[in-house]
Amino acid sequence: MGALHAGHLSLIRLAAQENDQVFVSIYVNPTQFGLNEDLDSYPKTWSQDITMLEELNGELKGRINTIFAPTTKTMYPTLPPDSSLPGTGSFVTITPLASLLEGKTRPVFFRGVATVCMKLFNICTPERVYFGQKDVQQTIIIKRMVKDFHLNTEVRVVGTERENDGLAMSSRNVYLGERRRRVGIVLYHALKAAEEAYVTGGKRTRDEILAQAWEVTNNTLMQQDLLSEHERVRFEVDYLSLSDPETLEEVQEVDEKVGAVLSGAIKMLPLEAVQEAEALGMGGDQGSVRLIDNIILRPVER
Ligand SMILES: Nc1ncnc2c1ncn2[C@@H]1O[C@H](COP(=O)(O)OP(=O)(O)OP(=O)(O)O)[C@@H](O)[C@H]1O
Ligand SMILES: CC(C)(CO)[C@@H](O)C(=O)[O-]
Ligand code: BAL
Repeated sequence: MGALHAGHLSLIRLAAQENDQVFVSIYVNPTQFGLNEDLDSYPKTWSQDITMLEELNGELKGRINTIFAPTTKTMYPTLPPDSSLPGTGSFVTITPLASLLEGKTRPVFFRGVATVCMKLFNICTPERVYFGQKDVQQTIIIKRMVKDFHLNTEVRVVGTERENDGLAMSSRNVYLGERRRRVGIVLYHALKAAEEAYVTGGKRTRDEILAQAWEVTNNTLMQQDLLSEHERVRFEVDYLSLSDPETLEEVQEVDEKVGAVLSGAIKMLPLEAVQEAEALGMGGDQGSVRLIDNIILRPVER
């Protein structure tokens, strides 16, 4: 969707290692944004994106063959894109996967994603498609779509690129000013604490693993509560989940042979009061920002 960062570039780099020609799509797909989401304000950095791609293409010896940046009329030729429910138009729906986790808060999101990816795959007929681990539910849904619709492509998943402190890179991070950016790392810390309970603590039950994550988010919320409104950051935990890697159904106990997906989403709330000369994000930190992240708990080799 453009507003490129190092996460996107890592997808292109792997694609260039594994293929002779790489086709990059840049399209902010309206049908995956709910009616109250940030379609209109979604960051657009077209000329910077092109500069980044040109530089990368030098490094990749010209393997980027095409940048495909279609108009909405091209992508939705018959009816204008519709983000309402039930909505009118031709849609791809993958149930129940699309209504779990992210889908609970964003009910049209995966319908829009599956629909636009089906269109992109049909237009480009790629041998392989590259998706980021950061959007883990998206990778699982696209794999399911490829399997169930017998699409002739291989889905490749590329690890999450992170900032130095561990925050998952995302185009939406530009909405975070310095204060919310600093506290936004809480989600990664929570997931790491839960991962540690599984990997080094040998814990296997949902309660034992997720309790570690909740402790991190609850402690951070309590610390922030002690601060004044000029200093604090408020956030809400949308979910912390321990789920099956294929169905994304919540699990009570991790099957060591299968592993699990630890994932979470938090909503960073608008700043209540801004300090003089405070470094603010795009939109002045006046809107809520949803952050997601995940860690895969790998099966245990015995
Ligand atoms: N930090 C990251 N590491 C690896 N892949 C990523 C990362 N961020 C995004 N991607 C992948 O890049 C592709 C395009 O993503 P998209 O354009 O939505 O960017 P984004 O930064 O995830 O934006 P958003 O903030 O809207 O989630 C997706 O497959 C996504 O999973
Ligand atoms: C897969 C995708 C390109 C569909 O618009 C989008 O959801 C994204 O960038 O993750
Ligand atoms: N990378 C996911 C795109 C979205 O959140 O709309």
